[in-house]
This record gives sequence, C-alpha cells and structure tokens, in this order.
Amino acid sequence: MKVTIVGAGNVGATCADVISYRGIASEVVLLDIKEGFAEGKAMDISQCATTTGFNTRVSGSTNDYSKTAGSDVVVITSGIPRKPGMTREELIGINAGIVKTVADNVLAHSPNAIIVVVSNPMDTMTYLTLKATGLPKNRIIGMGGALDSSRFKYYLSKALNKPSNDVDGMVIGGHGDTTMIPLTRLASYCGTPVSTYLTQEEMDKVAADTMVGGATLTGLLGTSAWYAPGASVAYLVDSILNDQRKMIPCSVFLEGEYGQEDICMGVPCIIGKNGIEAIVDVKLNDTEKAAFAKSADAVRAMNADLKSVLA
Ligand SMILES: NC(=O)C1=CN([C@@H]2O[C@H](COP(=O)(O)OP(=O)(O)OC[C@H]3O[C@@H](n4cnc5c(N)ncnc54)[C@H](O)[C@@H]3O)[C@@H](O)[C@H]2O)C=CC1
Ligand SMILES: O=C([O-])CC(=O)C(=O)O
Repeated sequence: MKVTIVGAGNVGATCADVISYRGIASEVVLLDIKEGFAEGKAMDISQCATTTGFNTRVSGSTNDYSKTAGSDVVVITSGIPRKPGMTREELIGINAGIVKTVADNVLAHSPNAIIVVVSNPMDTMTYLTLKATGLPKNRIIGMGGALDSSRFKYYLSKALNKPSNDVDGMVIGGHGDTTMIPLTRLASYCGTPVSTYLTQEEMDKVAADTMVGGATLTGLLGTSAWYAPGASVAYLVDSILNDQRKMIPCSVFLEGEYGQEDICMGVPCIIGKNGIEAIVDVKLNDTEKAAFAKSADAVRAMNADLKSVLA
C-alpha cells in the first residue's frame, strides 16, 4: 500500500516516520516544494530502518507529483502553521490556495486515493477539498478529532492520576480553540464514568485545557505541535489501509447528520478501506446539541471566506 504525504515539515515528516516505524504502509512518498527537503527527510527516516527494524520504502520528491502516482492514501499537511497568539483560522488566507492546488495535483496522479486533510483551519480545508475535487464524501477525511481526543485522554489521565490507556473519551465539533466539544459526560475510566472520580469543576477544567491544547503547545514551542498530530494521522491511515473500522472522530461532510448540512466538521466515524464507512449517530443531550450547533455556526462562517478560492 502506498501513502503520499504532501508537506514534509514537522507534521508530515513525523507522520511518515510513524507510518514507517509501525509498518503501516509498504511505501511512503514525501513531497514538498522546498528543494531537496522531502528527499532529505525521506533519507533520514530510511536510515532508521535497520535500527528500528522496518521495511517500508520511503522516498522524497521536490514538487514532482509523478512520484506520487497510484497512492492509496494522500495526506495533505502542506501550508503554514500558526505562531503563538494566533488562531488556526488566521491561516486560511495562505493555506486555502496551497491546499486547493495540492488537491488538484494529487488527484491527477492518484485518481482513486482517499485524501486526509490536516492543514489548518482543518474543517474549512476539508470542505474546500471536497468542493474543489468533487470527490464522494467517504474519500475526504479531515484529521482533528483523533488528535483532540488524544489530548482529552491525556488531560483526563492527569486529572485522574491514572494511565492514559485506561481512559476513553471523544472530542467532536470543529477543530478550533472555541469550537471543540469534549464529550465529558461520556468519558470513562476502565468502563466507569469519569464523573465517579472527578468533580464538575475538575471535568470542566479538563475540557477547557483540551480545547486550547494546540494553543498551549504553540505557546511553548513557538510553532504548532507535531508529534501527537503526526501520530494521529498515522493512526487514521492505519485504520484505512488495514480496514480496521475503528471509530474515530473525523471532519466529514454532513448531509443532515447531527442536524447540519453543507459543512465538514468532527463527528464519530467508522474508518475503513473506503475511508468514511459510516457516521455514527451518538445521542447528544440538549447542552451538547446546542454546543454542536454553535460550533457549526463558527465553522460555516469560516467556510464563507472560501468564495474567492472556489470561484
Ligand atoms: N489538523 C490538525 O490536527 C493539525 C494541523 N496542523 C496544520 O498542519 C500544517 C502543517 O504544519 P507543520 O508541519 O507544523 O508546518 P511546517 O511548516 O513544519 O511544514 C509545512 C510544509 O509544507 C510545505 N509546503 C508549503 N506549501 C507547499 C506546497 N504548495 N506544496 C508542497 N509543500 C508545501 C512547506 O515547505 C513545509 O515544509 C499547518 O497548517 C498546521 O496548522 C498541525 C497540527 C495538527
Ligand atoms: O494548534 C495548531 O495550530 C495545530 C493544530 O491544529 C493542533 O495541534 O491541534
């Protein structure tokens, strides 16, 4: 199975590294516009093969899409990341043009690929990719919920003082500092509700920390995060390529699901060999429904800025 990752920067290269290390794909192509950059990252990752023990073939390309031909999955991480103090939404001006051009180039060489959109503002870039390519909705997946949920579980595990892998939980809604919806009511520790162990105040703090998880890291690092984002993309790609049918919150085109239409945002999806195999209808309470509607209003307002790019 062949995976192309466009953008060999922090997130793209980390994703290539995890996919190779875990043997998720037999071939990974990294592509970037910076001369020699993707080739360098691919060579560096390839030189881990004997010490970490993988056989994935990793190669790089400077903007030559012919090398990406026949990819099963294409991940788009090209574009600029935010700096401390910025929101993801502020990246739309530069990233929309980049994502649209990349999506066109990718499809010309891999007409059957499933596209995973990572560049921010991710929900709007997912919507742009869907509208610009005209592909069926199952083949355009925005990655945000997998990462946000992993951060939610991290903060839950810290509050509970229990191992992360004993904790379960999910974040839906938009992938933005104010649009994410950590579903605290449904979060669990070893199959028991977290509300058994945490006060409402503690759960509210976990949710608030989760929502600004990306901004916190951007403040600490000077640019946005890459280890957990890259690993989250690899997790999603694994479920596609190996038809694992995992339930992962992803940004997907909604046509009435969760009360929304003509928008891409995060909802629980079954992810398998066809991309989005199904959208799972988790019953939300009235508060969660209201939060989802408010999140959709914000994502929709951002999508309106795409008019000139899509014209
Ligand atoms: N959806 C999510 O959960 C996450 C999204 N992101 C987003 O992913 C994007 C990438 O982040 P980083 O890897 O940290 O940035 P980065 O700056 O390290 O890497 C981006 C790469 O894209 C390349 N690039 C720019 N235009 C290109 C084009 N037209 N064709 C091919 N390559 C091109 C650049 O040369 C650069 O190497 C950002 O927009 C960031 O906000 C980052 C983390 C999580
Ligand atoms: O925070 C950012 O700008 C990058 C991102 O989407 C994340 O790490 O969640």
